[in-house]
Amino acid sequence: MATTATANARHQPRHVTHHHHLSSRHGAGDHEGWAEGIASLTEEQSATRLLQEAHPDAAASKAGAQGAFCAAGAADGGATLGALCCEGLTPEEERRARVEHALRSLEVEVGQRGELLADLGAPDGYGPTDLSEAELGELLAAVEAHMDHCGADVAVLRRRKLPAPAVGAPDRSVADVCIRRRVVGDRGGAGAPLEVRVAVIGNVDSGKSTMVGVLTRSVLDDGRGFARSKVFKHSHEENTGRTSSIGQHNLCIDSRGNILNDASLRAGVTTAEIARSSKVVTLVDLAGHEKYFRTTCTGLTGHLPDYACLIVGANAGIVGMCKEHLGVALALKVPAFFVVTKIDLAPEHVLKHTLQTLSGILKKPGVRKRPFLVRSRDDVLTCARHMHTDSLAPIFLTSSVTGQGLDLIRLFYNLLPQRHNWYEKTDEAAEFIIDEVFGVPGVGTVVAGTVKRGVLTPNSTLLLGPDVGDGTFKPVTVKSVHYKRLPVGRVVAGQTAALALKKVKRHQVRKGMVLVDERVAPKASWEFDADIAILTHSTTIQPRYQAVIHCEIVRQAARVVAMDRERLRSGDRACVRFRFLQRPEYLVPGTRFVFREGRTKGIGMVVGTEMGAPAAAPQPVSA
Ligand SMILES: Nc1nc2c(ncn2[C@@H]2O[C@H](COP(=O)(O)OP(=O)(O)OP(=O)(O)O)[C@@H](O)[C@H]2O)c(=O)[nH]1
Repeated sequence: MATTATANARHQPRHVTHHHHLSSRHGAGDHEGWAEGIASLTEEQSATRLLQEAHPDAAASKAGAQGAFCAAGAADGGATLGALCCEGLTPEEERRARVEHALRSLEVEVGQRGELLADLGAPDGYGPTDLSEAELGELLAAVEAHMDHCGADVAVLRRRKLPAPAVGAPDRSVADVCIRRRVVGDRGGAGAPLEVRVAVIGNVDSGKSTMVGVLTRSVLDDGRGFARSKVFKHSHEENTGRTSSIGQHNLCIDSRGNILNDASLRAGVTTAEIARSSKVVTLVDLAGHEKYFRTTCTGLTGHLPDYACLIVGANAGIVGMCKEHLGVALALKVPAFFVVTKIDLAPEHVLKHTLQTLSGILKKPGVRKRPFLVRSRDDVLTCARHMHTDSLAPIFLTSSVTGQGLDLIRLFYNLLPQRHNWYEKTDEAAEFIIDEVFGVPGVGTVVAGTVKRGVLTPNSTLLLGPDVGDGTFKPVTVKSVHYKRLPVGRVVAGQTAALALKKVKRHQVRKGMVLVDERVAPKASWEFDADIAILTHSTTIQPRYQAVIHCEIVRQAARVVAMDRERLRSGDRACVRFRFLQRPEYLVPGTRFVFREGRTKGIGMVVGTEMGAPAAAPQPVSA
């Protein structure tokens, strides 16, 4: 113990003295009870109750929550444009002012985000309220004309009536619309499609690759692996029927919400379809088998998904790695939705049991999600609007063989907004995280990854590092930029890209390196301090404990060299200092990560690095 104490003293994390628990300041307190919630499945609840609960009162809370969404939207618009003051105006002047304000707000927001789900005519929405059907028609026409002028299309998702404000007064008409920017000629301009990334997770054989194949190839499955054979990357995957790598597949959607994927095309899309899309949903197909859990973790952390889609086989239920995958998504705060598939195979009582179990898990204290069975287009709209809040858990019922439920899933993908306000990051110094490296004959070294901040253009000069050998960052110039295999003039925060680099050898680059703006003055760190929580484990954790850290694209073993308590057990939280075993890495404080070692799993958040410290070889902790 004495030696541990000495080691602790030597490597005392900076904030250990005043930080004895994982503080909610870092949001880690949210995970309280998580392990317990996922581990015990005793809560009994009938599927019928789930349906009833999800629906009737969902209507009430739906309305409330929608109000909140619209209020936020309107507030955004208001904040951008300034509040609308109608004092002293005649009713007609006020109506015109409100229409004008709505048009400007929509223009700004669609310009920033690329698309917007909006309520027209609702109290917390856009435009004047208390509209008759004819007045709503006029408002819609004005919005369509204005947005058309701005280069965007308006799809009316539904028209509905709000109850009259007073007895005898007429009903008020409201429309839900999706406004999306059209493609513009120059793909590198503001018209580059917006991208939403969805990590597809779930147990082995639950039907993940099949669902991805069915959606992106626009085919139905035969129940014997037809659809998945279209998305496998390696021949051994074809032979075993198991996904082992991370496959990315594109669902291309135009400005009016039409899906452009075509069964006659091998990959479902070619660059021509991508060039015609206003929005691309990237489905990241991850392996379900336990053996590939680290690849799955990399997919969930390194590919910066907006959402996770957890696929559950209706017959098999919540088995195997399903809870583990959900746990990682929850830990990383990636909002999840659920697809219970193969419903063609499941007898009613089995399906009910699967739904009961799933809803039981979702309602556990550590998970705290509201299960919501999606049965109609209206439900899809409600869910798409509230996914970013990360409290609603939509559940879809599908069959990749009969096609049941796929229309709702397609509509959901069409409406699913980006989770992050990426446009707020385009002015920041550029950062690109590399998840794949290729040597392309005639082109040279090409790195693929995600733009985390800023804008990248051909001829930008950035720092590449940490170097494989000495952990330093070296300037490199970007030769060309591709977005989904299309050459483009620029890529912005939130998009994936492939960059050809000038005068860089293939062996000088590895996954986990970054390209950053030199103004950031990046430094690699051997050690970092983190707030961590243990989710599941069989042993206690103490100094010298080793685990593999998955932090965005970084994946490396690290050892605990100091902690603010002597040992950690399941559910405990602590502040620790990790030291990488092989090389220093570039980590940004505030980033969430997962770590695992055998069956032990934990989550954490980087709170500090030793930026600036020389990259020296790691010193073993004295035993
Ligand atoms: N009857 C029926 N069979 C399905 C359905 N979805 C998938 N299958 C079949 O289930 C089997 C497993 O599907 P996969 O898509 O390979 O499962 P997976 O989850 O991707 O598995 P891993 O990639 O190994 O993690 C295949 O034979 C599919 O044809 C469905 O909705 N109905």
